[in-house]
Amino acid sequence: MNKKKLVLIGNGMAGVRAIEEILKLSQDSFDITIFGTEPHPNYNRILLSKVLQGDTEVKDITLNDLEWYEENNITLYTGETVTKIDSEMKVVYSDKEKVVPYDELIIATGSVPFILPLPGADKEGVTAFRDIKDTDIMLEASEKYKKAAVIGGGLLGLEAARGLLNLGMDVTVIHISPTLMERQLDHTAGKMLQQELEKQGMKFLLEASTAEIYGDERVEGLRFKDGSELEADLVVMAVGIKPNIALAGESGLEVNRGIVVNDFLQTNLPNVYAVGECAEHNGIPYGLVAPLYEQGKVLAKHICGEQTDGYKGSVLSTQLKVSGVEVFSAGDFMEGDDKKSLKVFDEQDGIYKKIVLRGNKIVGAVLFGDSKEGSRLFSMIKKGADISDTEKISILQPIGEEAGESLVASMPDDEIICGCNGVSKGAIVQAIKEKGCTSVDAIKGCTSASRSCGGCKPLVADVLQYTLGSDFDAAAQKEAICGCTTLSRDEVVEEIKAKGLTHIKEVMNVLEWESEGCSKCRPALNYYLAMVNPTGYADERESRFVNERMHANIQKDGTYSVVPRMYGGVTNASELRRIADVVEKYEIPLVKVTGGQRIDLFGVKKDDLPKVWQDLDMNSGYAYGKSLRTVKTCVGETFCRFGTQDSMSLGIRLEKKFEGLQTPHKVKMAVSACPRSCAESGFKDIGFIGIDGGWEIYVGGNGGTHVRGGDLLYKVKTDDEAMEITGAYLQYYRETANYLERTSAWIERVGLEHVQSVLDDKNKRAELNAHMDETLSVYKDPWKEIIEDQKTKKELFETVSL
Ligand SMILES: Cc1cc2nc3c(=O)[nH]c(=O)nc-3n(C[C@H](O)[C@H](O)[C@H](O)COP(=O)(O)OP(=O)(O)OC[C@H]3O[C@@H](n4cnc5c(N)ncnc54)[C@H](O)[C@@H]3O)c2cc1C
Ligand SMILES: NC(=O)c1ccc[n+]([C@@H]2O[C@H](COP(=O)([O-])OP(=O)(O)OC[C@H]3O[C@@H](n4cnc5c(N)ncnc54)[C@H](O)[C@@H]3O)[C@@H](O)[C@H]2O)c1
Ligand code: SF4
Ligand code: FES
Repeated sequence: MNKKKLVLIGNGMAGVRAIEEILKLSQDSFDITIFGTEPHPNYNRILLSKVLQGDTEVKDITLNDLEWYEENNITLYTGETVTKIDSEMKVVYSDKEKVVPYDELIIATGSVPFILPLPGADKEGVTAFRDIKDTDIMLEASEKYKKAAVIGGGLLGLEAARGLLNLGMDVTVIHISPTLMERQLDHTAGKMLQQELEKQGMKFLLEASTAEIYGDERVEGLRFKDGSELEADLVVMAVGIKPNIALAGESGLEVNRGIVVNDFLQTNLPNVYAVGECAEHNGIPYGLVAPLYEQGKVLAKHICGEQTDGYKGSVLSTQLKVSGVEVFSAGDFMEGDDKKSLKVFDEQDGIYKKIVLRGNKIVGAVLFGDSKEGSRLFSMIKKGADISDTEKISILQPIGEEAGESLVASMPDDEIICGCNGVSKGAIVQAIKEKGCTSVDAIKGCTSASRSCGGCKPLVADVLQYTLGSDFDAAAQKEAICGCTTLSRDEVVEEIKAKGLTHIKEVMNVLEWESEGCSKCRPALNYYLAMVNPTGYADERESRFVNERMHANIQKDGTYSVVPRMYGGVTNASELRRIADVVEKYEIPLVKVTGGQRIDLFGVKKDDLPKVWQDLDMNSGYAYGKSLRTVKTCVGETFCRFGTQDSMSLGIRLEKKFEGLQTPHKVKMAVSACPRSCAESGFKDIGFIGIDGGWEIYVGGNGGTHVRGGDLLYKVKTDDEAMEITGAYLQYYRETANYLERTSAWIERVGLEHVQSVLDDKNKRAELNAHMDETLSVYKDPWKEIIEDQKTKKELFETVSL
């Protein structure tokens, strides 16, 4: 069969999704060529917010990798822009002088961010937030600079601002309206959102109009129309987007705000379609993926000659992707003459829910503080559900399982459950029936549903409930350790034990990983394997994060920091002398005392690391590791007149025993000899406070991003008891926590009482301590190991000059 030539301009989310839909319908009808200006295969733009917020990495957001293009015989030109369409000759021209003929052409050029035409908008440090390049600019700026200004308090601006806060920047959002996200939220929800974000540390300038961006080459600040100023080293413009129509306009297509298309996504020119943000349907260019995926489906059917009713426009719903804030908005969310609202406002718990009714039909909703019902309300809005038989207020209550199930039952198979990823009910049911998925996270692994904003999770759970019936146990909902598998942490650990798995590749093969592993699962597996088999497992260095591979913390200029172990924060003249000699000999630019009571040497060159360690002749302080970091101590009874216990002695004993212990996340301890707690024992993973006749042991404290006071675990009389409880507690944490779960999160998840009930059992405590001792028996100081291992030293630390 003679294949038709199909060209796609724009290798983004909408265009490639349309191609996927076409391939589903007809694998062999087209010779496909795709042009994309960006130098990457198709990736999930939505997840850039999560990349900036530190929840995922760029390499994990690819939607279609290069193999996918190859497998489907697609010719892909990345980093190449189509500059002209000749619709007479039916060819496209690229900026790299390619001329490619087409029988069918799809334009999916997306949008361009709107850049305010301000004086200074072209200065270094001013960026949009649209693609990987912009994300990299922000990530890099956050390493060097402190003050960020985000212009625009819409979805994009707030997600960018949250990311920059996570990166340690001081962030001010400049917004033109009196309330945030005014395109999605009413006044009440907008104000509640502002308050919540202010609590998270975000600052706001509302009703502020920027007049100028000042600075030399790089931005130094913003000047407003009222003459006031704000200092900024980074400015992010997030003031909306414009459909990218330049190419289409120049090539004779009918354009308005977007490229004008009909219900079949056809433009005014024959065999030329437009889909995605660049297209305008019935006067609307859409800016969210759900409608773009709906368009892609229709386009595919039409181009493949299948029957379709055409695209009829979309009702929109949005969910802000900022952790700790639940905001949902859908449909027509403002009251008006013919629209009345129903509201619930719980000031105490910060929850606000509103539905907007036109007659007996729900046409819109806004949820703040609790958005669990969002996807169900959205489904009702899309259907125009009649609520005359329902007690109105009950619509705002969490609906029970039965209601959820019956809603799902009434959905056709092709109804989209996850708008962000375009996953239908049918695809989820198929994953449950054919791939054995039994949890929301397993479905995420199989279908990508719930992978982006997460708003569809409750509906995915309802589909599970409906499909599995009595086999569905909501309590057994589990989280897959990453997108490469559907297995949870507990299942993986059980399989490692039951099948005697010994290395990462074997785990992946036997447990049928869907890929070669990712930055999330590889370090986790490395930890679980060592935890299960401490004496037999050979650490896979390449699966560790860079700092753990190098046994030093990499700094933003590429040098390293070195922290030698100082047990209990106690040192002596000989150690200090060696440190001083090393600082001089290796010209170390900064020496700093850390919060953990030790000395940090900053600016050490990679090649010098082994030599520095050798000259120091001290053990590694593991300041880089998921392991015991420090045991901070107060001076205690030896010197302090309030002290009732010997804090330094217990601290040194603890640090010597648990030195180098690998744990799911870092562990910090402190020992204070009286309740004044000078070593801040209440905010450590394990903290000891001296009392008359013994010690109080506090656990689960944290002084970092999520501050948490420790819970009293036990009171003990002697140092030996304190050591025994600590060993058992730490081992139980090691055996049951998820990799990268701090003790503060773990104790909240499993419950203090549960941990106490485990440790109350003397035999269990002895068993845990025996496992702990086995683990500690194989510990060797990594610095000393590397100094003696010429091969590793050469591979890791010698810079090869070319
Ligand atoms: C940070 C961020 C977070 C977001 N979060 C959400 C969310 O939570 N939910 C949601 O629904 N939506 C979200 N969006 C919006 C969503 O990403 C877009 O609606 C979607 O990506 C649009 O898809 P598209 O294919 O139309 O355009 P794009 O994904 O922009 O793809 C267009 C591609 O075409 C390329 N191109 C343009 N012109 C040419 C040419 N002449 N030749 C070759 N290539 C060309 C562009 O470089 C681009 O790669 C978010 C957007 C951003 C930036
Ligand atoms: N979670 C999500 O669904 C999500 C996340 C990010 C982006 N997006 C999409 O990406 C696109 C871009 O997002 P966006 O937030 O830039 O667009 P937007 O149009 O939704 O919001 C832009 C905001 O900037 C404000 N603004 C306009 N001019 C301004 C000025 N001079 N000074 C200060 N503020 C000004 C507007 O009042 C508006 O609230 C949208 O289509 C959006 O839907 C969606
Ligand atoms: S915690 Fe108590 S014993 Fe320790 S230094 Fe402070 S006051 Fe003294
Ligand atoms: S709707 Fe956003 S992840 Fe499913």
